[in-house]
Formats: sequence, structure tokens, C-alpha cells
Amino acid sequence: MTAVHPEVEEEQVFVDRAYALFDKGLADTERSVGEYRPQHASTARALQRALDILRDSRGSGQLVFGKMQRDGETSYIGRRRVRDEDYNPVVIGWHAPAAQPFYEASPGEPRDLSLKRVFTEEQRRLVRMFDEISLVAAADAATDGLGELAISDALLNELERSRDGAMREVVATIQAEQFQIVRHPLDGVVVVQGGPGTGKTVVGLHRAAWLAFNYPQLRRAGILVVAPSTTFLTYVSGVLPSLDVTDVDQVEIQALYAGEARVVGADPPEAARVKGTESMAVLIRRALEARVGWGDDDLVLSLGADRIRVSAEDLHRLLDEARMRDLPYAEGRDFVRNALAALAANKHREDQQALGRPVRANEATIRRLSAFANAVDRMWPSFTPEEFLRSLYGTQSWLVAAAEGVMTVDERARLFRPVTDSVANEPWTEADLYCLDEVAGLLSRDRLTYGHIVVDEAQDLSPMQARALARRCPSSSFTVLGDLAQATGLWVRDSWAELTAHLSDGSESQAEFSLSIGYRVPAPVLDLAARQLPLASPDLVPPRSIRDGLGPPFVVYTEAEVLADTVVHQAATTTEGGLSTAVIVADPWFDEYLQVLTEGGLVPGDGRDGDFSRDVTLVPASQSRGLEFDAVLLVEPAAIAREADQGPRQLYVTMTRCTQRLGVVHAEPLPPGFEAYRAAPAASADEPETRPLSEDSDSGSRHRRETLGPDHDRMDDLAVLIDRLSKSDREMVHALVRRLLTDAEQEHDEGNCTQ
Ligand SMILES: Nc1ncnc2c1ncn2[C@@H]1O[C@H](COP(=O)(O)OP(=O)(O)OP(=O)(O)O)[C@@H](O)[C@H]1O
Repeated sequence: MTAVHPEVEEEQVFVDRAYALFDKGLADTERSVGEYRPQHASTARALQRALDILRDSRGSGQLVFGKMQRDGETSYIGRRRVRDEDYNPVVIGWHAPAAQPFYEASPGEPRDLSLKRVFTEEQRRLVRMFDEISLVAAADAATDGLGELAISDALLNELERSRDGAMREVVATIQAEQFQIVRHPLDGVVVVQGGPGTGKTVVGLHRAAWLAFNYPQLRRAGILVVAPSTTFLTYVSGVLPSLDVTDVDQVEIQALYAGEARVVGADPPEAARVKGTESMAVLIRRALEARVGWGDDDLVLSLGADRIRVSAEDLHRLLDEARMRDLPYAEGRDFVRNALAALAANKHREDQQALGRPVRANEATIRRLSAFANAVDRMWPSFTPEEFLRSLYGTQSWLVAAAEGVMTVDERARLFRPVTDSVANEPWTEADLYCLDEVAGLLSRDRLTYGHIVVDEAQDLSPMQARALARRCPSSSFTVLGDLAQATGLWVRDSWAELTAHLSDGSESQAEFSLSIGYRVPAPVLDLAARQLPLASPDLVPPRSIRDGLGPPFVVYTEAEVLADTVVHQAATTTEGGLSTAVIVADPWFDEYLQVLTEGGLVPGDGRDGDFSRDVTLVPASQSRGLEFDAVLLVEPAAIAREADQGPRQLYVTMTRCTQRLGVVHAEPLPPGFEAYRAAPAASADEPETRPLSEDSDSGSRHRRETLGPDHDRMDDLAVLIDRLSKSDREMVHALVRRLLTDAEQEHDEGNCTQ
């Protein structure tokens, strides 16, 4: 990297020209749009929208960020295309095929590029230039020992920028391994597996933008980005607009279902699991089919003194015909209604003619009879998804019949819940939403669909969630981003195929990519976090970090009574260093710590609502997926592990959110994976790395920082064993162990106080 590159002035001239052309182009467009009189309001709206986007994009991001030379030809790459007065290209848009060599070449593999230069600009002035590929850079790379992992200065510079709570576009520094995924063809399912911070979200969002630019038909069909939570959505939602892509829908997965139900309850894990399985879809379909039918009696409709009799046999024949049509339920009902009206009208006509009486009713008259409406409701009842599911959950006999052969008695029993006084008071849970969506999908075809769906943090999706996504993408074109090792919920899997089977029937192509370079988490932090992997997902290897960060994680042991004070103190110290900091706590501790931090004068952002505007953000462990901060303070890891269904995985996720520094504050014994930091007996003079945290703090004498201990590589077998137990057993054993340890801990704490 050169702060003052010898060619910076020359390049500035080019950048100035590019801006001048861009400004002129914009002014010309504004003028012609102003003069143009569109015939239709929709055309006027579309033009105005395009103009707004153009104007907005002038202010955000740099126009030109790269230059390449190959075969003696020079090209500049930017966020958007710029042409000169004669319509010759001056800057190539990053998404154009001509820009590909820029991304495919890397310092380790320059291909046929003789120069790859990356610019950083502020307010239209070049402030830095990096020659990633050049004759000089090639010589440096040969001697720096990084081999194929040669990391460019431009990338390092981008990574070192402080985080401000929102993800940003990285279009200037997309890496070759990422770019091949970004530009992978549209069709089929593309899975991107990668450890924490390997750039999966970055890849998914830039791919959405790349597809939007390169497949015009997709913009009409629509692109959807699905995020796991509001918190995450807030974090990523600015990236696409900053790439001038404003017509991609971005939603959190819970918002897919657009019906009446709102989540107010929570299922026990066992019930949520049953509701998330594919068997639930079978059960729902069967239960819906079972609502259709008729008994052995004939239908009799009265028209004054006349009667219309439709035999049970005819009614059954009519229902069979409707079923054979395999229509969505609501259309099936329409068919039955129309066919029954026609059948009844015919019968009436034939009967009257046979008796020599006048025909008194046609189909329309018959439809108005309340007995007719009742008969249709009996044959093919009508309901909303909420009404249907509520009555299904509340009717044992329906559950028993529909669950036969697909659920065990225990599983089925978890679905039953007594009906409440009204649909509005039903305690809907998150898992219910996807069941309701399944019902809605059977009732009607009426739903918003997309040409491509990008789904992030997909490792936690249930089969029923995947089915909800599949319904919205008839072409089965997906980008699936995730890390099997970070699955913290009920759906731990060994392979992506287990999930993608629910997204597509397999007739479309499937490609799986792995990302292996860790861009976020500093190496020493990743080393510690990776100790959770053997417990969580033994087959997965952690990414290779390219960051050093601000040193190894620090662990502060404290007494339970001063845990909160210590957290406040540590968070304040971290932010004083100018680092954006997340305090991550076990979910049930969230409210208490919101108060603790507020009373401690830190005014934390509420991470549940995606408020990242403060120096300190409080984040519940379960919602920390995908997020990123300069520093993370983990509060009581044992509690975080205990409260999660997948303790080691939850710890792995929470420990891999920082770009610079990880701190841990604990009062309880540390969980497995932290053996290197196990609270040791009181420090003595010959243990210089063990030191009080702060001499001036109130609680300074009662807690201390622990650095890497001598038993760094030892695995505590008992602890590992405990961690593999089911949650309830684990809690029991933990309680027992805690009791057994009480005396020892008291001794230990007394020892600490003497430091
Ligand atoms: N090519 C790149 N240039 C600059 N920054 C990058 C690049 N790739 C990734 N990053 C940065 O690395 C960090 C991690 O990226 P990202 O959040 O996409 O990773 P992830 O794999 O989705 O992580 P997680 O598993 O935690 O969800 C982000 O700050 C991102 O901006």
C-alpha cells in the first residue's frame, strides 16, 4: 500500500472526469425526463423512480473503485457504468461481464492481469490506492510466505475500518472465491457453506444485486432476501440500496406469512420440533382432505311446496370429481358449489317436466337457498387458515386420524391444545406460522412469488419453513447461505441436502460452495471459539482467519454479586477505546441487563429491535447470529450454553461476532472449551499473567482477568460428557455440580480477594 502513490494525481484526473460525465449524464436525464410527457401515469412513475435512484446513487459510495490492465488494455471498474459524450464506456459497472477479470484475479493468482489497482475515495478525492497486482506486488507476494492466501492491502484496509452497526457493500474488494459464487448462474439451488465471518452474507447480497443487474426478467419476477430476525434484517438492509438495487424485497422469515395470526406464545421445544417437520405438512393435508365429505343421506332442498332431492350417491360422485381435479381447496369449493347448483337445477327441471309443472328455479335461485349454502359448507367447508388450524389442534379425533403412520402418539399429543374462546385469542407460536402458511398454500394459490430467493442463516430452517420458501419460488432458484456448525435451534443437520430437499424437487441443478477464509474474527478469538466445534459439529473445520485483532480473548472471573458491575465496567472500558461493543447475554437475562447497563450510564442500543446506533448494544444470545461488532463482551457463557438447545453451538456463534476483541465475564464455572481459562487458584507472584482487572474499580479486588493457562489443550472429559446430555438432564447435573463446587468456589473466591 502506498499512502501517496506516485500515480495518485493521474488517477484523480480520471476520477474527476468520470464524475463530470456522470453528473452531466444525470443532468441530461433530468432534463429529458422533465420534458417528456408520458401518456400513462405508470410510465411517469417509473421514470421518476429511475431518476430518484440515479440521484440517490450520486451521493452514496464511490463511483470508480478499480482499474485493471490486461493485454495492454486499461479498464476502470465502478459501482455503475459511465459513458462519454460519444457513448463509449469510460467506467465499467462492477456487474458487467467485462468486469469479471478484475474480480477473478487475485494477488495469489493474477491470471492475465498486469495491474489490478483498488482506489479508496472520500468526497470524490482519492485517499488511498492499492496495487494488488503489479510487478512490484508480485515480487512482494513471492517473499511474504502467505502463498495462495495472499491478502491484498485493499481488503485489509476495508476490514480494519471500524464497524458502525450496519453492514456495508464491499463491491471494491470482493474476493475471487466469493465472486465465483456471486456470478454463478441463476438456475437451481446454490448453497454457500462457510464458518463465521467468511462472507456468506456479503456474497448473498452481492449475488442478489448481480443477478438483478444481469437477469432483467428477474427484476420483473422479483428477488427476495430472507433474514432470520428483525435484528439481522436491520443490520443488512442497507447493502442492496447502496448498490443501487432498491427493488429487492427483504423480510424476516416470520413475516412471510401474511395472515391474521401474530406470535404471542412459545412452544416447548418438543412441540416446535413436531410442528416443523415435514410430517406436519402431511398431517395438515390429510386433515384438510378429511374436512371434505358427505354422509349417507340425500340432500333435500325446499322450493315452496316443491322439493329438489339430490341423492347421496350423486353428491359423492360430485365430490370425487372435485377431488380428482386437484385444485387448491378454495377453488375446489367453488367447483362444488357451481356443480351442485347445476345438478340441483337439472334435477328440478327434470322433476318438474316429468310432473308437468312449471320450472320454478334456476341455478341462481338455488344458490340463494340457505339449505343449499349449508349443504356446500357441509360438503366442503370454508375457513381461514387460523380457523382451520385452531379447530385441528383442538380436536383429538381429527389429529388422531391425520397423524396415523406419520407421527408417533407422543408427537401427535404435542399438537393438541384446547380451543380458546375466539380465534383472535389463540396463542399462536412461531412454529404455528409455517403451519398456517402450509394451510394457506393448500387453500389458495394466491400468494406473492419471486424469481429468486436468497435465504441467510439457513442452517436453522425447519422443513416447514423451507416449504414456505419453496411455495414462494416456483422456479426453485435459491441462494442458501449458512453454516451447519452454527445451527443453534432444533434442526442440527449433517448435510445441506437434508434442507435443500424441501426447497426443490431435485430436478433443478444444485451447487454447493464452501468459503474458508475468515474475514471477521481475529485468529486468537477464532482459536478459542473453535474449541466448541468438536462439541458442536466435529466434521467441520473452522475458517482460516486473516485478522490479528487486538490480542487474545480476555476472561474476567468475578463473584456473582458483582457480575453486573463488572460487565458495566468492562463494557465502558471497551467503548472508551472507541470500539463498537456488543454485550451478549443469555436470553432470559436480557431485560435485567438492559436495566443494568442503563443504570450504569451506558445507554445501550436494544439489539432485539435492531438498534445498533449506540456505542454499546445489548444482544440476546439467540439473536446474535450474523451480527458483527468491533468488540464483544460475553456475559456468563455457562448461562448462555445452558439456556440454548445447543449450548456449544450457541457459544460458537456468540464468540464469533467480533472483529477486534472478545471479552468474557463470568461468575459460574466456565463451560467446556474454556479449559485454557479455567479459574485457577489465587495468583501468586510467579504468575505474572494473572492480574487484577483494575485497581481503581470498586470491584477490582473481587475479579480478575485470566489469560491462557498451562492446560491449554486439555479437554475436560466430564464437562464434555455433561454437555452432550439433553437440556433437562444437563441442567440437573449442572445444579448438582454447582452444589458440589460451592465449597471449593468459596475457598477459591476468598483466595481471589486476597490478591
Ligand atoms: N470481500 C470482502 N471485502 C471486504 N470485507 C469483507 C469481504 N468479505 C467479507 N467481508 C467482511 O467480513 C465480515 C463478515 O462477513 P459476513 O457477515 O458476510 O460473514 P458471514 O459468513 O455471513 O458470517 P456469519 O457466519 O457470522 O453469518 C463483514 O464485515 C464483511 O463486510
